[in-house]
Amino acid sequence: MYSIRTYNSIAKRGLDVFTDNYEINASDYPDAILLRSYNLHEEVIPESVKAIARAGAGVNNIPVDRLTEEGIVVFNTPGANANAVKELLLMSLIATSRHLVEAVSWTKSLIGEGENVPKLVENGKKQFVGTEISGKKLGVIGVGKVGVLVANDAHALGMEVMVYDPFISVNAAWQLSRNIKRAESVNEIFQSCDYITIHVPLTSETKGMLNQNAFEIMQNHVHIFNFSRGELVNEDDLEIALQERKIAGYITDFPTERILQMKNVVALPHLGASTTEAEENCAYMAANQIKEYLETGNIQNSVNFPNISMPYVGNKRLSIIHKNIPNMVGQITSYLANHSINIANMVNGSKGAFAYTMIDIDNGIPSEVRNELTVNISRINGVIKVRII
Ligand SMILES: NC(=O)c1ccc[n+]([C@@H]2O[C@H](COP(=O)([O-])OP(=O)(O)OC[C@H]3O[C@@H](n4cnc5c(N)ncnc54)[C@H](O)[C@@H]3O)[C@@H](O)[C@H]2O)c1
Ligand SMILES: O=C(O)CC[C@@H](O)C(=O)O
Repeated sequence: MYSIRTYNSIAKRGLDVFTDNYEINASDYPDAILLRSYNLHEEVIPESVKAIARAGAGVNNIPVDRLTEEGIVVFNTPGANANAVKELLLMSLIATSRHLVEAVSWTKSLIGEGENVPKLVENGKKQFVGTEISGKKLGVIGVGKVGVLVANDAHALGMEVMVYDPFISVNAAWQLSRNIKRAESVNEIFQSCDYITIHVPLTSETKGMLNQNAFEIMQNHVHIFNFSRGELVNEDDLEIALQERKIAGYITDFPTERILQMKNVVALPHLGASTTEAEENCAYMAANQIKEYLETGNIQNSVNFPNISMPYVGNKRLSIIHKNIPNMVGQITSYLANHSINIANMVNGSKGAFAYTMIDIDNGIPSEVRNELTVNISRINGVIKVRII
């Protein structure tokens, strides 16, 4: 029986993946954790945990480095909510250009004006004359799963689009419409765009990426959209840029008390991935990745260990997480050979300082070593976690 702990509201389609051999939130010693935005940084993670899956893209709420040292595999669900974010962004782009939020709220204020409403509407509408996005220039920073969709569809809506991503994947580059211009530096985006949207992960490198230096070189009256993470923007600098009307509007999915008090801010309650489709896609993908890892050792969409799969034929399988240092595989296979354990199949891969090896055992594990096998392999210097599946 495997035990899963969940945080946040996880779509039923994901929870339904865990059938017969699973219990959910029934044990203090879970095998895996499934969550969305819950902050795991302050949480004590039980030793029983082997995997943590984020039903979503960003993993900044998870202490990935610490978990990696402990041999816990962290997954996310690349692309599973990208369309939802793209639609919200495009909606916000148009809504901002047409002053939708202010106009709806003003119109609602006419309640009680009785038969004067139509006349007041016609007289009042001049306050909300907007602009069209067609022909305007959009800068997209970060061309991953969300950014590429935003760039292509904004172009389809008639915008001139420029993108910046020094680490763009081959897949994203293939997906990007050839009409989209690539910036050589992020400053090119800052200097030339009417609208700027940021779709990068929050890391120590990207934190505060939108700051005074960036705001200073932007076009006057630029609109900035942040549907990625609040900390990508320096709040002190943002406040000044908004006060000076350098930035005409800041549209964000990540309000703070201070941001809410700033003028010309439109703040949403982290709604980017809040569609039925995205919630289901993320939960289903995350749950399947956990299940596959627990039951077969195969790793797909991990952010801290290599993605490795080997067909699982039901033989005994050793799943070994270890450091990426010389002679790890040699020591493990020598140990097996010395104990007459025959290897049927094996796979190994690494990611940075860590590595993962799966070994399928041909003819069972001799009874005299069965009990000590995981303990003895764990004792090899550099081995972090061993399981027999
Ligand atoms: N509002 C929401 O509900 C919501 C939903 C999904 C994702 N997000 C956020 O949006 C982020 C992006 O999502 P995604 O699915 O596109 O992720 P992704 O990993 O597919 O894409 C991120 C892209 O950013 C690029 N990048 C990294 N550092 C960069 C830098 N310094 N300059 C330019 N580009 C850089 C990467 O190369 C990558 O292509 C997530 O990390 C998450 O924080 C928010
Ligand atoms: O779970 C959510 O609602 C948000 C997920 C989003 O922030 C992400 O990083 O994918």
